[in-house]
Amino acid sequence: MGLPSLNDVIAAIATPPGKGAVGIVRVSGEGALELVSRLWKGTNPSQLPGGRFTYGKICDPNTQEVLDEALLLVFRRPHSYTGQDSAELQTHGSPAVLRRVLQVLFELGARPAQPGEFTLRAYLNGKMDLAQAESVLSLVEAESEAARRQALRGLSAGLSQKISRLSEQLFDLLAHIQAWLDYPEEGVEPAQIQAGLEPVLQEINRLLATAPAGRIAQKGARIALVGAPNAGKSSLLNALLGYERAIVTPIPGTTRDYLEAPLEIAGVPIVAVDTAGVRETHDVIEKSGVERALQIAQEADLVLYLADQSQPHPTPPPLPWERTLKVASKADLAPAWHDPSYLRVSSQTGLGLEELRQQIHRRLLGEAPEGELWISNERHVEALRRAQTQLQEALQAPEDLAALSIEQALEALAEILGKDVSEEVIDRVFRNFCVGK
Ligand SMILES: Nc1nc2c(c(=O)[nH]1)N(C=O)[C@@H](CNc1ccc(C(=O)N[C@@H](CCC(=O)O)C(=O)O)cc1)CN2
Ligand SMILES: Nc1nc2c(ncn2[C@@H]2O[C@H](COP(=O)(O)OP(=O)(O)OP(=O)(O)O)[C@@H](O)[C@H]2O)c(=O)[nH]1
Ligand SMILES: [Mg+2]
Repeated sequence: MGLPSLNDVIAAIATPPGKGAVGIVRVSGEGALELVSRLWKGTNPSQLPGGRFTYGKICDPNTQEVLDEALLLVFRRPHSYTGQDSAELQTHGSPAVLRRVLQVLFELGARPAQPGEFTLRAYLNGKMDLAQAESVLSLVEAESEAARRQALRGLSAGLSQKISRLSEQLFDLLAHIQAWLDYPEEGVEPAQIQAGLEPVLQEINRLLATAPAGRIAQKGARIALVGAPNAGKSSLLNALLGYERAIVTPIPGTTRDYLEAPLEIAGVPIVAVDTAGVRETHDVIEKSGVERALQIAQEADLVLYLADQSQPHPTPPPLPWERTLKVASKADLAPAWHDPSYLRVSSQTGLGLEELRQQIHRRLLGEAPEGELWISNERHVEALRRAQTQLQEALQAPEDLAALSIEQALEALAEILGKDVSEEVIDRVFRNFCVGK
């Protein structure tokens, strides 16, 4: 398809569809201010310095009809979001006003902006790199505190700086190896290659290790509640939610199909899934409920395995134990067994619930300190994995091949920042944006 032309004037509504207190129409490109001046009654925007706003009226230049009273924001290149001359018309937030203003801008020669095209221009004009542009998208989509924090870290160029630093280290190393290949008598020792590669590889490994937590911070997590019938799974779901979502009875086998409920733990959006109690059964309905429960556990980010502490310990079902938190339920009753690897919880008294929330949070996001950089974008994970593989190969290879592998690792790192990437990559990134961003 090819990237859209960079210089023509584009326009789009930047505020969400529907009524609002204020609505914004964005315009950007060569001649944007002259174009806007033709529908503006007030201080001529072509004469306004950048970074200013002015109050006036928006008029249809054909009929002189007043469309709205508005504020006009003027940005002059390169001091704008896109790096180009840009303007914002801030109108009353009526869909009728916004549509009409946009239509007049199109009649005056602006063209509709494609999804993400303002941010695409910011990237192409060097206002941000590709990883930052992706963070803009993540930030717009962030619906939880964890997702917002995560996206903002990316926006503030943390990742970009780290990748640039790693690349510089590799470039230095490459220069040494090349010198050694050309003039073996004055070059590096192979041991020095290893010493140069290892810290870079370690840092890449560390970044990749943050990917599961990064993904969860961004997209949230699924937690399955699993255990024998009557273990107290539905009661625990209700206790975590703070309202009676699931049916609870003393009859084993109450929950037959699974049930999902959204909640938030320490800013992370979570879908908790209550499942049918797992036991041997010939009841066809219950049997498929049990199969589903085990399947849901396999697919969950975290499993809570509940065992009733007031009853003899049941035989645990097959579960992904490395992702499972063991919970001894009904801790308010006299215990029939003790096992320190279980967290004691009572849905009835609330005992252990806060500790459970903390452990869930820790298991999902790990112990990574606040402010630490996390990878969450699949494209970044994939590129880092390629760099990791290449550098591991470089560690094993003779010098000339090591140089080749390092070059390929460098290419993978450059892709994260969007240096020398194909239009296809750019297209894939910006396709997910909304119009007006
Ligand atoms: N009304 C409005 N609010 C908004 C945006 C916008 O475009 N319009 N933004 C858009 O997403 C975000 C803010 N991001 C922005 C980033 C850079 C520039 C900008 O004009 N930068 C210039 C000047 C900087 C300065 O004056 O210090 C520059 O980088 O040179 C504007 C907005 C969020 N809020
Ligand atoms: N004393 C006490 N009773 C509990 C507690 N949690 C659950 N119960 C009781 O245990 C019984 C079963 O609770 P449920 O939450 O329905 O158990 P479940 O694991 O969902 O059971 P199924 O849906 O049949 O698999 C009910 O009578 C609850 O009142 C608890 O913390 N303390
Ligand atoms: Mg139940």
